[in-house]
Amino acid sequence: MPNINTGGVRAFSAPGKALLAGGYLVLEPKYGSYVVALSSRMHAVVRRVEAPKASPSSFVVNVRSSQFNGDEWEYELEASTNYQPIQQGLSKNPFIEKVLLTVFNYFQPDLTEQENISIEIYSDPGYHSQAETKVKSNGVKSFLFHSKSIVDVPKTGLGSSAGLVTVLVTAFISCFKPDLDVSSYDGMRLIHNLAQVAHCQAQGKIGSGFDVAAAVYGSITYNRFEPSLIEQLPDTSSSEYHSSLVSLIDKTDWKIKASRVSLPPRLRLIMGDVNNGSETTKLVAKVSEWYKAHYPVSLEIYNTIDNANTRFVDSLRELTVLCDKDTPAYEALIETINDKGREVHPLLQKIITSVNVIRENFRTITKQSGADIEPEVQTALLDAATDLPGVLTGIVPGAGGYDAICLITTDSCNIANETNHDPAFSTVNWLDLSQQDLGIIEEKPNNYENLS
Ligand SMILES: Nc1ncnc2c1ncn2[C@@H]1O[C@H](COP(=O)(O)OP(=O)(O)O)[C@@H](O)[C@H]1O
Ligand SMILES: C[C@@](O)(CCOP(=O)(O)OP(=O)(O)O)CC(=O)O
Repeated sequence: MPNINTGGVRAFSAPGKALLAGGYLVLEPKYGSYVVALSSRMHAVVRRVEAPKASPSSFVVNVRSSQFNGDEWEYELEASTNYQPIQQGLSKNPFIEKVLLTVFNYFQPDLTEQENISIEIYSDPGYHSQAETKVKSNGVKSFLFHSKSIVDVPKTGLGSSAGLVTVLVTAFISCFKPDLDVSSYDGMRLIHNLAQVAHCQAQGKIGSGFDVAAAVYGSITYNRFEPSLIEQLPDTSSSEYHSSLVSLIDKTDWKIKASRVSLPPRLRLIMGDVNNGSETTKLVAKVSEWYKAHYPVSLEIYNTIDNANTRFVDSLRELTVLCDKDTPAYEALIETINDKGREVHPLLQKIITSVNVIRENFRTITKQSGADIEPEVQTALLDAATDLPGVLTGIVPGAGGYDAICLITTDSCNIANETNHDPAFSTVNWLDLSQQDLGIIEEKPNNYENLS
């Protein structure tokens, strides 16, 4: 979509994610994964501010997240210090800082000629706990306003930082490259590469990047880049930083694979929030220890999971093909999910068995590694959920743990009604979310005005 620039103001949004297949394996470039982009989005509205400058060379970026008790971050930047953001005031936000550092070093703008930049962030309800919130709406968009700062509000694990980094990177690119088209291949590639660098720098580690990839490209099958691409960047204060960064962003083949996917028609993704406090880093460390200690059996287990992941993704694709070719047969197949007594179609059986193989092997890793990927409470929840009419299959998303469960259901399944009076589900909070195809999109800035 072309630029929807209203009086110099532009707005963008990027989705949250759930990793349905490929947890842990996706850390290695050779293994594919299946990432679903979610309808919970992070938004940024960016404008130039004509406020008088303290001096011709002073340049200020102000980022507000009013939803979180009026959170606000301000930075001064200078070209002479490689655009190291100087935090004004007490609030720290490493994600905003590293986005500034990365995007400004990439563009090397002449700040004496630039007006200050101001950004307002909005986040959809799915990312955070909804306790103690007030809704503000303008009839087009609604957001929850919290009584606490961002750092004190519990997360649900949909990837708020990847969404934040992606929309912020996009917002700043739009300032220095006004012809940015976020639906173009080149636009997405630039956003993706800059966002991966900034996100890794802010996290102080190089994860697989599937969350940033989904925020940019939407629902995808994804293979990661080699971590060495980012590791080999020189220190950000070095005189070579700009040229190395430009070469990495524009002239290097990252060899990622990101192909758009979509859940088959009439199937939905349901996320159930169970608990907070996932410790992905600790889980990853334990699994990596286990992998080394149990090699080569661990490799066999990974390959078995990978085969099952591929079968899972293939059968979802085959379902979409069947729907296109023979809609009545497809409708009948969907009804067999709603009516658990009926015979299961081989394609559905393929999905169910592949997910069972994935779960079984992650339970083996759970036992041997001490990393609670699918702990017993989650097994009980998933087994109970997959017995319900309308539920095709279910899995612990991402790194697993006690955080959440993910179900694939038919569009007529009302999971909240099904589980309402069942004590087995008393710990589950069903999130109001759906799968989305698109990643980063441009929004109309006036859709964010007059929230009350
Ligand atoms: N709406 C927001 N406004 C400002 N910063 C945010 C927002 N959402 C997330 N962040 C930043 O991202 C951090 C959370 O990132 P992280 O711990 O990686 O969680 P997640 O798994 O949700 O990405 C917050 O502490 C904050 O710095
Ligand atoms: C283990 C992983 O493969 C997947 C983790 O997925 P989550 O969705 O659990 O991630 P966080 O939002 O970072 O906690 C690690 C990775 O791919 O980086």
